[in-house]
Amino acid sequence: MHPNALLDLATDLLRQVLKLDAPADTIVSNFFRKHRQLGQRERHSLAETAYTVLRRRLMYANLAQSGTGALERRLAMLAWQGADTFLRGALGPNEQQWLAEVRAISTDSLPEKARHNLPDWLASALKQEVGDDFWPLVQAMDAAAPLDLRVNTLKTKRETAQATLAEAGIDAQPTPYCPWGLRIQSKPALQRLPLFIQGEIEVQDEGSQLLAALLNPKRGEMVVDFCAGAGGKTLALGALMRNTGRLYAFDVSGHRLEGLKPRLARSGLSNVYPAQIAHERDERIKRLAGKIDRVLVDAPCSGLGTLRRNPDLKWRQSPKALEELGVKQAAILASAARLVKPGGRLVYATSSLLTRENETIADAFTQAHPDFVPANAAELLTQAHVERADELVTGNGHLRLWPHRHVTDGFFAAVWERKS
Ligand SMILES: C[S@@+](CC[C@H](N)C(=O)[O-])C[C@H]1O[C@@H](n2cnc3c(N)ncnc32)[C@H](O)[C@@H]1O
Repeated sequence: MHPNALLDLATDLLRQVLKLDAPADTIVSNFFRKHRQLGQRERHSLAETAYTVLRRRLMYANLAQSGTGALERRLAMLAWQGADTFLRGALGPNEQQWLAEVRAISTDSLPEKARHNLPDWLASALKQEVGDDFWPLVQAMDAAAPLDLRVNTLKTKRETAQATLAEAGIDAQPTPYCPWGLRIQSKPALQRLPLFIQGEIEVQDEGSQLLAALLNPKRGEMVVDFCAGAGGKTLALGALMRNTGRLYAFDVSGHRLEGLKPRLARSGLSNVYPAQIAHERDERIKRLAGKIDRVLVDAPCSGLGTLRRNPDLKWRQSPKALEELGVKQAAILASAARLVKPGGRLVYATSSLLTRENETIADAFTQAHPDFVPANAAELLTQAHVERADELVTGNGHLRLWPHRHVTDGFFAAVWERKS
């Protein structure tokens, strides 16, 4: 495709993505469905350019104040993720000169907002969360995430999967904490590898894998993944159960649960029972009350821990949305807790970085439920063979993962054991 035609498409894609009225990944995949002629490399340039603008929106908006023509075209030029020579092929002499001038501006001279690229409310909340670590956190969230894999230990061993990947020319290293994870620094296409097709590996951030380790379900147990979605954690739990017992995957979204089906088929698991529930107080929940050994609540949340992958979330979330989420999180946790049998384990998790979605919800639950005793996540993770678990856990015994400290998405988890 001619460079200018591709830059026009990037401009068009940015116009759609920057409306912020739908998740960026949905907009990007709909866009590619409409433009089937695009090759792999062109798609990569367009998607990465859009994501780069979302990551550094305020910086590029500041730089793009000069120049002429459509704003989105200027943003696309500034954020272009493709060969520079290719981009230059799309630009007239004035645009070339403008681009050279703005590229020469030192970003250190820009206002703070244009350097951290966060809305005000989120910048102040994160400063409160991490203090001096604010800028390292900003930097870590600005970088693309590595590609983490979970090895399906029901089918293979980590070393075997690593060796098979090496044979395919893919360098994968063991994840630092999780005993079944592999990390790849590049972005190879995995979908056509026999290893993937046969369900021996799944793409999953190490942080998510650690949540399954924290629940650590055993053979023959009754387990509930209360907010299972497309089942990323369900699959990890089913493998830990060695395909025995019963694992219920609940979610209010039938559409999300549909996404679990092909993954389940690949995984070789037959102990998983997906079920759509109407809400957290569904009849089905009542019938199982007090019968479940381990319950995971991977609650709906702001997702602000996943900004490396979903940079649009920082522009699409708001303090008002967080307020509504808080009410929902507390209600789901209280309802899911009723499932846990005496002696059983409950985990509440989010992929949020904010206390109000994490400790605040967990502490209120502890206060209101004296029969649930908070447990120390470091001890439980160590029992699950997680390396250096104390690096992952706060003084209050909660799991707290940070992109700048642990090179995972941001995650929180609190654990309780129900009194016998
Ligand atoms: C963080 S996502 C889950 C991700 C999933 N566990 C995974 O590992 O891929 C939260 C999920 O909670 C679901 N949800 C929202 N409200 C719910 C409710 N009242 N009861 C159960 N699930 C709910 C959403 O549909 C969404 O799939």
